Amino acid sequence: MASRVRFSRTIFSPLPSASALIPSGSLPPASLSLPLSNPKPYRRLRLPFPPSHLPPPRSSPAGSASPVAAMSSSSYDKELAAAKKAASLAARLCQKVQKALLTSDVQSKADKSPVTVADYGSQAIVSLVLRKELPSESFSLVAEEDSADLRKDEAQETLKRITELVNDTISSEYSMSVSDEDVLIAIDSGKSEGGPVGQHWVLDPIDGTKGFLRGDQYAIALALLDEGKVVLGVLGCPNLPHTSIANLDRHSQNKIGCLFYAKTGDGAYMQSLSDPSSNAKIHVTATENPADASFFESYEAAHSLHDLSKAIAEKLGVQAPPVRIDSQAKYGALARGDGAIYLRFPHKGYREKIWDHAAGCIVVAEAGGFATDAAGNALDFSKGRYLDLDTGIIVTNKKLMPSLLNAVQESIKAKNQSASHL
Ligand SMILES: Nc1ncnc2c1ncn2[C@@H]1O[C@H](COP(=O)(O)O)[C@@H](OP(=O)(O)O)[C@H]1O
Ligand SMILES: [Mg+2]
Repeated sequence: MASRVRFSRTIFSPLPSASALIPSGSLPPASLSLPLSNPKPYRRLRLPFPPSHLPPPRSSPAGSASPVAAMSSSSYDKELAAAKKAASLAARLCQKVQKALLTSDVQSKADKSPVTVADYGSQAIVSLVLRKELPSESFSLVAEEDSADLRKDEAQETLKRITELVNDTISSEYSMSVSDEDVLIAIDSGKSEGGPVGQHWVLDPIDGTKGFLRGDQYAIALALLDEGKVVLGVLGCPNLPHTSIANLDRHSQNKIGCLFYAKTGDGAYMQSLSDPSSNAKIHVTATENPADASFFESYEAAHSLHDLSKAIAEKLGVQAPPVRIDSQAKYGALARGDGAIYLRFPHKGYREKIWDHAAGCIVVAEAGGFATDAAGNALDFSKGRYLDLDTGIIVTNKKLMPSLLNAVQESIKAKNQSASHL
């Protein structure tokens, strides 16, 4: 029996259930919009977004050694500060929407995954805040959403609602206001292809959209690539309890809302989303014995082969049932030692995107863990928007990795053999 980690129904303020959602494509009645705070006398913001192309990324001098390896510990300080601010504000927007989750917030993308006002709003906020905080940098953003659906006539009410939400959220930090067009341009700044040269921000504005709609876990995941390597990452996890989810019953009244962050060579940290002064260094568990380990996997069976994870856990000698939660909150929870292993085996043919793992990977790595594919290769974020992987992703501490890798490879072999006998 899997242990399903579901927090919001008990410790979240009243939330309409996902089953109350009306069919996609419906538009929000204006009267259902979230209430906005009193507008300030805004200065109109003119953003330096080129609508149809991005400035060329900075590249390193030809022949120079890896810029990442050569960085001092103060490198990326201002980028990390900007990323934390961007993810925190985006999390605030998402929290507002999740609390007031309206049927009309659901749209449908061509791939049928639910996309919400919050996905678009979160992406717009991160893009706007990064540009505002790092104005002199060239800007490249690889992000999940684009504005194509929002530009359609039938989406204009939704777009207005997103713009209102964005303005309402950023007004706590900035005296500026953005227009619908600014929002569309900010969203579309995420069309970069990434790659091995220069710096690229990598964003999943709401990772775990299905969890978000269910009222469960989701994350705002933002990372920075420099010359193909992840150099910093931030994970906003608005519904994750401050203390371990391994002891959920004891802590069910606990506060929620965590911001994980890490920068290369500096360790990993967690702070409360609502109290930035509360930060603490985090570490993966030191568990060496699989019998003491527990493992995370996707809540959605469509995202990961639960049968294969079960076989691997049995082979390894893991006793505990799987902990199923949505999003990169799994990486955050593993980085602070709530569990020791994360197993992800998508169905055949699925291509993992870099924004689903970049921030989580550096948070875990800086906390002393390690993410590889099923063949034991480190994940390569330098190949564009996708990760080219062998079979799946496994994450654990360095002591457990060799035996985990062994159990993974034997279990995959056994699965393939039994499939070939059918
Ligand atoms: N068939 C599939 N197999 C594996 N991952 C999938 C998938 N369909 C969607 N996903 C990815 O799984 C992510 C959620 O991960 P998890 O299962 O850990 O919660 C989704 O992120 P989004 O919710 O941002 O679209 C999406 O990128
Ligand atoms: Mg995602």
